[in-house]
Amino acid sequence: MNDITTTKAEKVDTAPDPLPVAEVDQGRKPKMRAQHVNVFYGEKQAINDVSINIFDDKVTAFIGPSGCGKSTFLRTLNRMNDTIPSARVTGHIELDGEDIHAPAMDVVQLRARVGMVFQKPNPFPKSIYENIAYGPRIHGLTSSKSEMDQIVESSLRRAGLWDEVKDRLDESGTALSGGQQQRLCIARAIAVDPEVILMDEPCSALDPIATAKIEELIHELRGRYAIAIVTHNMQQAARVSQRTAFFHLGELVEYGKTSEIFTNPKAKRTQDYITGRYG
Ligand SMILES: Nc1ncnc2c1ncn2[C@@H]1O[C@H](COP(=O)(O)OP(=O)(O)OP(=O)(O)O)[C@@H](O)[C@H]1O
Repeated sequence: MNDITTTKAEKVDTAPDPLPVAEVDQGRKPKMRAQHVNVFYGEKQAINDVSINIFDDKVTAFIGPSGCGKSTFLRTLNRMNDTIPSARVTGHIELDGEDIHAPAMDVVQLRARVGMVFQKPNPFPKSIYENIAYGPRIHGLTSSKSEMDQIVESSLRRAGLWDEVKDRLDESGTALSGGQQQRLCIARAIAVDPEVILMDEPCSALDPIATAKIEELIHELRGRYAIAIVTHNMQQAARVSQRTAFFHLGELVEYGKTSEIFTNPKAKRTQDYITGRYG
């Protein structure tokens, strides 16, 4: 767990150019690389020239005040903004060196490789089993019922839900508690064998106990997947992430090791935000 401590009082007034990689990650091969990304909703620009690299075995938190563009930017990473008619994205984004906007990129495949978990748990109105089996089936990942059973079990185990649901796989996913539903949605994302998991405020609809379980799960999943999480909650960012990106007014102001962002931020805007002066 990282501590949030008060930062130094005096900071330079202007933000430095944010580095696309935290200094400590220089030279590492990123899982995802975003370069000069802009997002517009109609005429309005919501993301302004954001460059950032995201790494395997790290949780990267996107923080910043409401409306700063955290969710919009997260959605660029698996082209979810394509589903919003007024949204237009420019710039370059790669997954393992592949351009995610290339004509040859299959967007359904991309969204399996870069899975997403939303703010409000959104299980399908189907059985717990079917919630998990649906993705592997449409992606042709299994050829037999026993293989599918294995995927369902291993996904639920990895999401920390198996013991709670193994005797009621035929019950509706929507009958679970909110926290269980969110872990079901994480299991559903895991079932198609993703490389990156995007989480958009995954705990904001959950109580503290369910939130603690999801945070624990994020810790366990990080060894296997690159994870990017949007959160309003700075304590949560400090607890779950190793890298933090601070957004303000559509810009990436600062990106670095979580411990440094929270204890010794370089930009005054970051300092003002983490000390609660706005947001
Ligand atoms: N579908 C949309 N159509 C038009 N404008 C949008 C849409 N989604 C977001 N915006 C605008 O884009 C800007 C960034 O919004 P976004 O939701 O990405 O910010 P955020 O930092 O995630 O905010 P919050 O923490 O409140 O969820 C805001 O001004 C918002 O009003």
